Amino acid sequence: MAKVVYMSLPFLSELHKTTTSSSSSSSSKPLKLPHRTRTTNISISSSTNGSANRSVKPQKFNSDISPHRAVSAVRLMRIELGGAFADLLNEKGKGSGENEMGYVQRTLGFRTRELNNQDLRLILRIGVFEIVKLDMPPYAVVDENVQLAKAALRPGAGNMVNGILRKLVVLKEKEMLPLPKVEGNDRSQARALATLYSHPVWIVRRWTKYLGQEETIKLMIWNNSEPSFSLRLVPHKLSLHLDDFVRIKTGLQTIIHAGLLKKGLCSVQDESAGLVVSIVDPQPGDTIVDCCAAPGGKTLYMASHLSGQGMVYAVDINSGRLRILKETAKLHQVDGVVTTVHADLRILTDGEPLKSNKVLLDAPCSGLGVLSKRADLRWNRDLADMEQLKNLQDELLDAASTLVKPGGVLVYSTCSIDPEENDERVAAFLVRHPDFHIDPVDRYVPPDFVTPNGFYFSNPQAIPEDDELMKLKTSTYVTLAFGIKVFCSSIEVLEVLCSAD
Ligand SMILES: C[S@@+](CC[C@H](N)C(=O)[O-])C[C@H]1O[C@@H](n2cnc3c(N)ncnc32)[C@H](O)[C@@H]1O
Repeated sequence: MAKVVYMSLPFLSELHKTTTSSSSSSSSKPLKLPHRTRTTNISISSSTNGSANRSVKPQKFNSDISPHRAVSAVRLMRIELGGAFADLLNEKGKGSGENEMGYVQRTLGFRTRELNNQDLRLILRIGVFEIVKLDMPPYAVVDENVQLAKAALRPGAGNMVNGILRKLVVLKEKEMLPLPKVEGNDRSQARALATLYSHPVWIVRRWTKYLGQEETIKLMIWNNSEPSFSLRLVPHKLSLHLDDFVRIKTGLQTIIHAGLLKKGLCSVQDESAGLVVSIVDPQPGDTIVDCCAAPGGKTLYMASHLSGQGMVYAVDINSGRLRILKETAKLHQVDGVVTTVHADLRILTDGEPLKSNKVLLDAPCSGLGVLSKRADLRWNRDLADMEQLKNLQDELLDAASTLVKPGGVLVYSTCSIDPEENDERVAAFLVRHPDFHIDPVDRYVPPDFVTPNGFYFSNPQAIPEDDELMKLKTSTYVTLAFGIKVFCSSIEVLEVLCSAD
């Protein structure tokens, strides 16, 4: 919220002048706005004499004024008149953040102090910014700011806001905004630039002196652009294997409570799952089929590698899990490169399926490699399950193989450490599909993870005590891909890369 409003006051003054100077003409009558049916419930006792000790009445609910507008008004007052730091206004415990509406009530409703013409200017600035910079529907903006001025100040203030903003709307529609011209002596030019780029005149003059006008303008444009932020993480270690993952030992709860997961800035994912994606090796422009995709950990990580070009087709039989994938894709801003397909892979591949160079089958499995994470799983599995799962894995492998273009790859992964779900399934597959062969994964993952037959296998038991990877089991990981992904503990993944000739 550091950039609250970019328009500066001289611009408003010009408008004010044009409005007031023409106020004697009939054209400047209070704006007749398209009228909405509503009930005004404001019950502030109003005073026009500037007296500081007004009667204080609680506000009733006011449906005329959008919360964001009321909040903006109060924030501007706090920043400009109360010396509040704009970037702290969202912090909890500073009397703001969650309590923002409380502030609005106290300031606009209970009137902790007399609102005056300075406040009127702030309300105008909100309106000007919304009309000129945000291109919001002008009449709604005028209407609501008029209501805000009436409620927060006095009924007459509404007329003034109405006149000025209305004039602004007309000028904008005619592309005749009274923008100052950069001409005349140094001081006039600085004043014009200060207005155009919303910086104080003294700063413009100072920078012009040291940097020249061109650089000063660039700097002001930069100052007004959306900033990017860096995060200084809590104590963490960089992943040894993935550039966009970091591990944290503490702070996960904070991240969760801060809402970063919900906002799509973070997601929890195992580093070992990330390495499966490294083997698929998604590149911009790729078309990838993720055969058993939900809830989407790998789909979304692959999608984040596409830089907006290409497509990941995310197939899954479970519509609920697929819905989660779809929503998360939006949150992660990769929904443009993710297409969900609700289907049984075995049926989908009947007929003329979509073919791709990169197909991932992250198969349903016993989960015997992730028992440390799923305490109940060991009690919910029995030997009979293994037989069923093996059959399903064979059927899914057969189905997935029909999606692979000649020369493409089929990546098979599970989170089981059981050879029958891994090596044996691959061996059986190769017997049924002699046109496929094993393509070793050593160019995609560190050597520690490559088995003698070229498979990827992440097995914490095999890692020496002093190796950082041992900590995978108990640590938490964070990646910075499109935001942050958070990873909890490790899984063991057997990975086989097959390629069709
Ligand atoms: C191990 S999970 C996939 C995890 C996912 N790849 C990820 O990284 O988040 C296996 C998925 O296979 C799906 N599945 C099971 N049988 C299927 C079938 N016949 N066709 C398509 N999907 C199936 C399940 O619904 C489940 O979501």
